[in-house]
Amino acid sequence: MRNIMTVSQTREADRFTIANEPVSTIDLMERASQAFVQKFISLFSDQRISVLICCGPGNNGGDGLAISRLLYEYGYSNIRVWIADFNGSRTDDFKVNFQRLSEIPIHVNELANTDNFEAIEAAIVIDALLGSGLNKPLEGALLNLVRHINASGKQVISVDIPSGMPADGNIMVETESIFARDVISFQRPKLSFFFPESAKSLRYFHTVDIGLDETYISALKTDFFEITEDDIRSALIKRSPFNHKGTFGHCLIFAGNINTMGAALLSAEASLYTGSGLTSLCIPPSGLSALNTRLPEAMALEREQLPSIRNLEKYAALAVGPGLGVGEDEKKYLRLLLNSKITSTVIDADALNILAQEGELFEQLKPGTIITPHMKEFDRLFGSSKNWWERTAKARENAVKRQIIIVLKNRYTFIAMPNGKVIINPTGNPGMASGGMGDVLCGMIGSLLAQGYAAEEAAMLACFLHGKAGDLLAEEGMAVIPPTMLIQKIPKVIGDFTL
Ligand SMILES: NC(=O)C1=CN([C@@H]2O[C@H](COP(=O)(O)OP(=O)(O)OC[C@H]3O[C@@H](n4cnc5c(N)ncnc54)[C@H](O)[C@@H]3O)[C@@H](O)[C@H]2O)[C@@H](O)CC1
Ligand SMILES: Nc1ncnc2c1ncn2[C@@H]1O[C@H](COP(=O)(O)OP(=O)(O)O)[C@@H](O)[C@H]1O
Ligand SMILES: [K+]
Repeated sequence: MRNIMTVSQTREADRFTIANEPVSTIDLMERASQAFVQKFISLFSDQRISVLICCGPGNNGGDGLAISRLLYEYGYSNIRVWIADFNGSRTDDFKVNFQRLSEIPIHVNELANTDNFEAIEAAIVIDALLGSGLNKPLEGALLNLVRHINASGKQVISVDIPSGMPADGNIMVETESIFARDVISFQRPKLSFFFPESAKSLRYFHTVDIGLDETYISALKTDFFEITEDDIRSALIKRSPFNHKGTFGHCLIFAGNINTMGAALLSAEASLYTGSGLTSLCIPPSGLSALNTRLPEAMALEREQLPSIRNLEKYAALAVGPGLGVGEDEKKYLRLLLNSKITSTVIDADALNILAQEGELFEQLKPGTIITPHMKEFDRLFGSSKNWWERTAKARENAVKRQIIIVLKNRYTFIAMPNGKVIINPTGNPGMASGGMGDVLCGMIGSLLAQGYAAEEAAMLACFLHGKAGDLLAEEGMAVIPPTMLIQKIPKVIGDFTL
């Protein structure tokens, strides 16, 4: 896991590195600027491109000045610098870099505190106005300059963070900032990049290593972690020669209704392709011929038979909800299943909507149960929130209080764990925004639970592999990814991490 630092933890890591490496602050700024420039060159290799670098008075602006000099040294000669210092408080390292820049022939314009900025001619703007030192919303001339840059329609590349954007996740709807196509961020992504409200501030982010002390950083106590490929490689268990279908568990899926049988089939197919030894699908009788035609590997269990089954615990895991409906029969059977001896459960879609209506059933969830709401389902369960920061706080609070795992789905899915940590899944892409994708995830989680993975691991693995399968298809040129196609990719993704 890669822990995500807050701004104050980043400052601690800076201080620790400066004192213990040791390295001077000006040399650290040079290193950060070098790392930025290397990434910039990989994005824009044509040295004839015109670049305007906008620098504030703090260390973010100091980076901007160093970047201007370094780009010039790398052969980018069409460079102009604007300095937006509207209150006169320049940091020491800014001043050193200002002096260094004066020794090379780059046009520097110190902007007046005005509303009338000249038109931006350059093709690219590097935004080094404000970084993680932001301590209040933008206002006055600086806000006007940010609006002027945004209105120019030029490609903006931000240094560390888009100027005006808060770093630690609590982004209000009304917050104004630079809109950057790319952000090149130092050492770690900012927590805010994972929150949906960041979409108005940036499109892509890249993280560059500036040599802060990693041993120190990884020991910092943080609330948010990002899943890495190494986590997946070490968590996934390789198959052994004498394994048999019994090794990989039996997953029972309770899903589907007359008009939503497809959801049940998608979950069952995802369970099969994720590797459960056996998959049974409990659907209404009208779905049986579809199941037998589409998925010969799966077994059917008729709804009406449920109450007569004595040994439900033969199912190693239960996945409930996709396309289920919220009628009285569904409620009755859901109650029966959640009160059964099956201990590993994932609850999705309509089963969550039933829980939102049946408070006492929700209160009784067994510890270790996984719920997988998207935003609307989450708000039905826990009430509306004014932004994603508040929603995430509720997810953490409830995961701890109820000792359950809450998979709050989005571009970056947040997995709130019973220990209060939030695990962020980085994989996935907009091609996956199509109906049925969540049904696939639910089937994958059920399958991994059936195979014996602990609930925390099953949630983490399923989210990562689900998104990764989508990413492989996107790399193959698929702009739109139908869920059935994603399912076909799951065995290959598992193979990539285990074979
Ligand atoms: N050792 C370090 O701390 C390093 C810092 N680096 C850079 O330094 C940046 C942080 O620098 P600073 O802490 O100097 O802060 P910034 O450069 O982000 O901001 C400068 C100053 O602007 C003022 N300010 C905050 N919000 C404002 C607003 N809305 N309107 C007007 N003024 C406002 C603050 O007083 C702040 O100190 C990072 O984002 C990164 O780019 C890098 O050079 C790497 C090393
Ligand atoms: N833009 C996106 N980027 C990454 N993942 C996405 C995106 N859109 C959707 N997904 C993923 O697809 C799934 C959609 O789930 P959900 O909304 O429950 O779908 P459905 O109800 O149609 O099955 C989630 O796992 C989500 O993370
Ligand atoms: K910036």
